[in-house]
Amino acid sequence: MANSAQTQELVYLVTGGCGFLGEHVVRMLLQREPRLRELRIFDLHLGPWLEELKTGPVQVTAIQGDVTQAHEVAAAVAGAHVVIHTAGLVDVFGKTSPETIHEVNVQGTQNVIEACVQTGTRFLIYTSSMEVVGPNIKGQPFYRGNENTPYEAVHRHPYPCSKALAERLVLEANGREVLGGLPLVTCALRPTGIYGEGHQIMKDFYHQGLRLGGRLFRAIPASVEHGRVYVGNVAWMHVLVARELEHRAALMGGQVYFCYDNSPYKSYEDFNMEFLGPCGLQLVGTRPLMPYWLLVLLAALNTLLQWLLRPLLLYAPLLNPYTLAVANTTFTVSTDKARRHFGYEPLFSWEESRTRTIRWVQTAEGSA
Ligand SMILES: NC(=O)C1=CN([C@@H]2O[C@H](COP(=O)(O)OP(=O)(O)OC[C@H]3O[C@@H](n4cnc5c(N)ncnc54)[C@H](O)[C@@H]3O)[C@@H](O)[C@H]2O)C=CC1
Ligand SMILES: C[C@@H](CO)CCC[C@@H](C)[C@H]1CC[C@H]2[C@@H]3[C@H](O)CC4=CC(=O)CC[C@]4(C)[C@H]3CC[C@]12C
Repeated sequence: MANSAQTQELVYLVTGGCGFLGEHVVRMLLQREPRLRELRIFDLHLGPWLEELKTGPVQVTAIQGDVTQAHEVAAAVAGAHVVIHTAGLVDVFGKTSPETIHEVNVQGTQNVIEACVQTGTRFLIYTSSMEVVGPNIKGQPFYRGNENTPYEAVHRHPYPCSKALAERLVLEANGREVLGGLPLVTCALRPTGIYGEGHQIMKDFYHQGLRLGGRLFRAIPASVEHGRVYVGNVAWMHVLVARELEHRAALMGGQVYFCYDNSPYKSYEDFNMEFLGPCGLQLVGTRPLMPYWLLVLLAALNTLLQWLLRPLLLYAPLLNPYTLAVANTTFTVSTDKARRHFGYEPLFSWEESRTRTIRWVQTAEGSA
């Protein structure tokens, strides 16, 4: 890769490149990876915004494809130097079956690994998730932990289960011989809850607040800390890892890194108010307005309703036993592993991340 670096010969593939995170990774690569010759964007659904990228100096190749189809993945990977695998089914609301989640997140990742091995691609970066660790089914807190903090990572929900399995596959594949005889170098990034421009759930909360006359009602105690990270910094960490993986293969290969920045430690709802407050919403209550047992009951009721209504319609509200447990369990990271291993520093300060997100919510309001 050293020679090609000087002659701008690198070919990158971003799977899920049209998703919330994927779009930021794509744009970040075009801005911050001068050695790029071709950027391939592989996604089930291609966005119209890709067209505007095709006029720049880097060849942008949009590939409509499905990670569950091994031959489509292999065709996209062939000839790429680096694969950034962000594609996945992010469903914690019961919209898709557990089998489909497994197929996309686990089998899809296996297909990406096999494609690298078969075609000779040496560098694979996987977007994992903090959910791989927790919160676990026991609701045990993880307070400002790092990659070595002991924690019982036990899950039942299909999403964290699938991410954990896929992460393991990626890490175990480190060192496998790829076509041409060289070893595959892999690593996994575990973002905390991502926010920023394009974050659909933030938009949903905003519209819910508008419908409720500019108010949201506190359901989670302010003392519960939920880890969050700005999407631009998540994208930046992916770009840095991709850049450094070859030169620091012995150190970084087979490693996991929490993906974090300087966003403040707050509850999920208080954190959202950092953006929704300046957009005119108010969070009512200094303490939860409902007793926790009632929330648990409502969450269980939602699960029952989802099951009953399934033959007629898809009922997938934000509140269910899993989302309640995640929102109501302290899970925050405090680590410098990424800084020590590959010099990561957040590209966007908290103030800039906040300003950009507020601006986006305000413009999203206009387009809603
Ligand atoms: N949103 C969050 O807070 C967090 C997300 N992550 C991970 O980051 C990655 C990206 O997540 P988001 O951008 O939030 O989700 P997203 O749903 O916005 O993006 C996922 C992309 O993958 C594509 N995709 C889904 N199934 C596919 C398939 N079968 N073949 C090809 N492409 C397919 C989708 O079309 C979409 O463009 C995921 O792997 C997710 O697990 C990790 C931590 C936090
Ligand atoms: C109880 C409700 C009262 O207002 C709030 C419910 C909010 C939930 C929908 C979200 C709370 C925490 C979120 C998850 C978290 O940020 C970690 C995640 C990581 C991922 O890899 C995927 C998304 C998610 C599971 C995220 C999903 C939405 C929440 C559960």
